[in-house]
Amino acid sequence: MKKLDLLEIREQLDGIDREIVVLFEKRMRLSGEVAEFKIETGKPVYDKEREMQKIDSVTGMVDDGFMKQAVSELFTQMMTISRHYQYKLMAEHGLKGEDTFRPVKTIPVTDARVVYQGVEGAYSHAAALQYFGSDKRFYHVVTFEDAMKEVESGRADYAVLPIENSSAGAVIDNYDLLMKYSNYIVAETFLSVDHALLGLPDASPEDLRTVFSHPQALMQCSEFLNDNRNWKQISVENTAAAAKKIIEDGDPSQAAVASETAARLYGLKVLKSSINHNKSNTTRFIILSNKRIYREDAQKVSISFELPHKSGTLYNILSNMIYNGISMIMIESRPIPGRNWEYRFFVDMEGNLSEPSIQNALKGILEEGRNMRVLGNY
Ligand SMILES: O=C(O)C(=O)C[C@]1(C(=O)O)C=C[C@@H](O)C=C1
Repeated sequence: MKKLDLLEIREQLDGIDREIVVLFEKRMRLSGEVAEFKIETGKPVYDKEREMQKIDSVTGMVDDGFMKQAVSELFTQMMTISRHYQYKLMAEHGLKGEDTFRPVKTIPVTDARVVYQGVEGAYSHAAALQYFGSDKRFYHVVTFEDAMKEVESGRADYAVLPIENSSAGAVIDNYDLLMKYSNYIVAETFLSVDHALLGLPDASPEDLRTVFSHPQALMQCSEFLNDNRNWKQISVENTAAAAKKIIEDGDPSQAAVASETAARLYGLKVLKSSINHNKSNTTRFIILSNKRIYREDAQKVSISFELPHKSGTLYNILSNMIYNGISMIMIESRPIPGRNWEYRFFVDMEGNLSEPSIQNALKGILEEGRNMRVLGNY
């Protein structure tokens, strides 16, 4: 192709693009008029039926398979942008997506009753002490679910639950519990976790046959433990329970993976310090309350939603964040019980519930996804 031809074609493209922009602007103005109608009548922004008809009709105008796909993508994008514009107009009219959370200056902790899972000396206990300080009323329960029940019923003001570890990833059971109970995340605290190998005062590493701990702790120390293949690894409900078991059983062939605090608490010997392979091993704990409150200066919004098992649905939902300039910091998916191959997504994004961009994004996700819940702003 000659240089001159290229310039000519580009000139023609420029002319077409100018026309597209003019038409696009006209289309967006009409979309704004639809928004006014929807504000007056209370109709939702997202009209799935209408969008499907639109895609059918515009793809019907072209013959080629590639062009059908291209036209479908183009109009899906245009209608997505059109919806975001409508959400923006609605927010300006004061129709907010999520306004049932109450902002507070600080999370009230005076006389707080705080529940954690496990026993004294467990990492959850350490996280609770780290966040609340030692002068609060702490108590412990056997399972994470028990802790959720204590908060939902109001017997405890707050629960402290691990949600993510920097080397082993999400604590998935607790994501499922967030769905099952009406508790909200009001804060988080990061605990640096350093595991030790603990045995009876007269134990020595050569005699060890069995190691007990929480499955996450065993995973976090897998490089060290797998170098000692003759040790049987057994999971128990938490690291401090493992330490307690060693002292109660009195068997020098048994060891626990737990904190050095647990060693002091239960009178065990540290056979080896810091056996976790990731030396900056950190666990993120969430603080839960049954009140829908958030700190005025909160910076992270956690939500969950479900999507139909269809191509492009996650892409479209996430566009609610992209078009509102919101940065997503975490995404996890969990199977929906009883609905094979359908998933619930957990997303953390930067922002505060009082910001219009967050309100727009939430309104879009609420309308376009299924069962959206705001889990907290902290
Ligand atoms: O027809 C509507 O109800 C509109 O709001 C317009 C429009 C579009 O841009 O075409 C936008 C959002 C709806 O989901 C469907 C279509």
